[in-house]
Amino acid sequence: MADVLKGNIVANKIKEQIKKDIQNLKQFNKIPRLAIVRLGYNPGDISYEKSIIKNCDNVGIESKVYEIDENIKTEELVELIEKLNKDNEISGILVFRPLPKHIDEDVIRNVISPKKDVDCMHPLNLENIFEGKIDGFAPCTPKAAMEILNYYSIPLEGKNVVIVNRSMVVGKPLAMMLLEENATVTICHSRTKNLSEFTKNADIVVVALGNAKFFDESYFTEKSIVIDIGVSLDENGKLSGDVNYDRVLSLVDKITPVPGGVGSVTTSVLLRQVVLACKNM
Ligand SMILES: Nc1nc(=O)c2c([nH]1)NC[C@@H]1CN(c3ccc(C(=O)N[C@@H](CCC(=O)O)C(=O)O)cc3)C=[N+]21
Repeated sequence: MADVLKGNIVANKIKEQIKKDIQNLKQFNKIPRLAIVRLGYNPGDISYEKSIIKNCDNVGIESKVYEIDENIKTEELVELIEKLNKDNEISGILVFRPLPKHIDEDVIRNVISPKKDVDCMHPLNLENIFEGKIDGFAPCTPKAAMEILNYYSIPLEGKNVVIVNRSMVVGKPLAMMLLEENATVTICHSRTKNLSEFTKNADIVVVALGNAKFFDESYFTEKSIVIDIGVSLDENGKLSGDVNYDRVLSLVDKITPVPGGVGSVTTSVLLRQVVLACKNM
């Protein structure tokens, strides 16, 4: 039976520190505030949003959701973000991604103020991640995966890590963070041939496809450490990871569950970065 790497414990530890930091900020009359920009009703976005609102209330961060029609033009979204940039009441801005296809994400990335960029989408902040600098904002999801590996003392130096995701939100920044810890990193994606040969030969497999229960036991061995970043709905409308958890649990060495795994830590990492943004205002 695999060890289950629960995210809740890791998230709680981060939240305790956040509460202390928020108490300190009060002395300077500073309250952290997060603006969440959501276009449409993507299940991953909704799930994340619920978790963010609940946890913000819990630690003392104010949050406000800007629910926007998904047919909005790029220029109109730019206007909204510029307004939020100027608003001194707002410490951090989170724009859910991926954005609808007609929106030019490259324009949006460049508009968001680097000082309020709590999910690290601006090129200036991302560059720090690619340079191996760790003091500023990081993309919350890959940072959460790193927090879990660190909390459970999983060695990374010289280990073979296979990531199945090549996005700028997950795969690419995660690869940079793992390289910083001296792991050997392979990024796989939809065109990779013989995917299971890569995953079976890895010490650690990180998956983020958004394809419920895609990875069954044929992708792993009894030595596999599996980090499941996928969030989607299964055939019964239940929140599910990319891994067929029930079938894989008895085979692998360690695994993160969904829900209760990386997602819960992602939320805490985001809140920590909202507090950081507030401190730096
Ligand atoms: N710019 C951007 N950055 C993201 O990091 C990002 C995004 N856009 N768009 C959507 C996806 C999805 N995502 C989740 C994070 C946490 C939970 C989470 O906390 N889930 C809880 C369960 C909550 C529930 O029960 O619904 C858990 O896994 O335990 C879910 C989903 C971040 N994403």
